[in-house]
Amino acid sequence: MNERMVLSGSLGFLSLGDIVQLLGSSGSTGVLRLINRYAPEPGFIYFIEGNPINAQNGDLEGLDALYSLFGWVNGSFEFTREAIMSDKRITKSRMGIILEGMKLLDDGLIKKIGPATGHDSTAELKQTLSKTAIVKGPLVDYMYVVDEEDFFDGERIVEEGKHGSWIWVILEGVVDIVKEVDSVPIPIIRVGDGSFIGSMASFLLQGHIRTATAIAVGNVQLGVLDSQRLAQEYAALSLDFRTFLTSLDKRMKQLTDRIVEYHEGKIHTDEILKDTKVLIRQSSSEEKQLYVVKQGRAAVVRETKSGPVLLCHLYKGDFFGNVPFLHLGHEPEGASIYGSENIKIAKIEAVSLQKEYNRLSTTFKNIVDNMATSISVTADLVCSSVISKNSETKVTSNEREEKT
Ligand SMILES: Nc1ncnc2c1ncn2[C@@H]1O[C@@H]2COP(=O)(O)O[C@H]2[C@H]1O
Repeated sequence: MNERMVLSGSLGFLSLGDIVQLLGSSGSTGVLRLINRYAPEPGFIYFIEGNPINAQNGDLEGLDALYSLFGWVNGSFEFTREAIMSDKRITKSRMGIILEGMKLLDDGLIKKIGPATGHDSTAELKQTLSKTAIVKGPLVDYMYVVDEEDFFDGERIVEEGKHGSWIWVILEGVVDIVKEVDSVPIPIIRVGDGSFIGSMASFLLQGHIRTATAIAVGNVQLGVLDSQRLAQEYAALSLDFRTFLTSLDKRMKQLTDRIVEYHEGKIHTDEILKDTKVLIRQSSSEEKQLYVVKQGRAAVVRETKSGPVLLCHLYKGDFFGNVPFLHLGHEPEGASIYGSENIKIAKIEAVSLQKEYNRLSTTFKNIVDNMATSISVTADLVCSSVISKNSETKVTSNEREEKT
């Protein structure tokens, strides 16, 4: 890390007004650099003893440049302590600048820099994702890293709907995973060091289609994994273990889709549960068995204070039950299983799966563990988005009642 850099972060978290105030109260001298993926160049503000003395944004200089930077409501910032040689072009007081900048922004007199959709969805996205925890993976095992690639803030690493067979591990940095509906990004999850970009299907299927878009947040360094070696390791596994991994991968894909479907109000869990029977009841600690669906279908459902929330559908070949070597946060502790009336299931030996899991290479095991963590976190995100949507609906209907 740059030793002179004393403050850095996200503009979605600290606004420019907050940062100027902070640097003012600490009497700092140095350069504030702002980075926004929708601006071709960074913006700069020069401070002497806590007071902005000059700024630069493209062709703009001085106070005009500084005010224009209030429109950068997303992106990142870095402050480095250093001697300032710039001319003093700004004489207005610090507080005066903050108040005026915020007023101009509120009055719509400063252009907000973001995506060209009118609706500032990326700012919302960044704000939403910056509130969620970053899912990190285990320590990186370099044995399978064959190359390194750098991505810069806002660059797309993979794009939803496009073909791709690479899988990467994040060596350093943060990546947002988003789904795009009518060009509007729906935030899914934010992942960091040790997490993988590219699902297992990337190195297993010819012509795998990316399930989401991955966007670099700030500078990101990725390690390209040896897909061929991973595919060979997979091919040497037993059919049961391969089927188990494929089913795990399907759970993750479905959960990601579920966030979008709930967002669009497309899912009605009650209807899905009609004519089904409970096979595993949530929180049943005595359930220790692992099963496979042989016929019919089942649903993984979390019982929440807002009612049942559908997490995944299960079909022939999918597993359910207690997985002793992975924490998925689903059944039996974190979800129930409902089966269709015609369902047929069989028991699977979790012990033999566990033995195979223990023999996996470190990288392969890390991929599986990371997938389990993503499944667990995404399920929580699905439920919290349903709960907050339901409470919003309640507030609106209460407001309506109060008005009538
Ligand atoms: N719910 C999720 N949690 C973590 N990563 C995800 C999630 N959904 C999609 N991704 C990642 O985004 C990637 C998009 O391309 P892939 O489908 O190859 O692989 C996907 C995963 O690596």
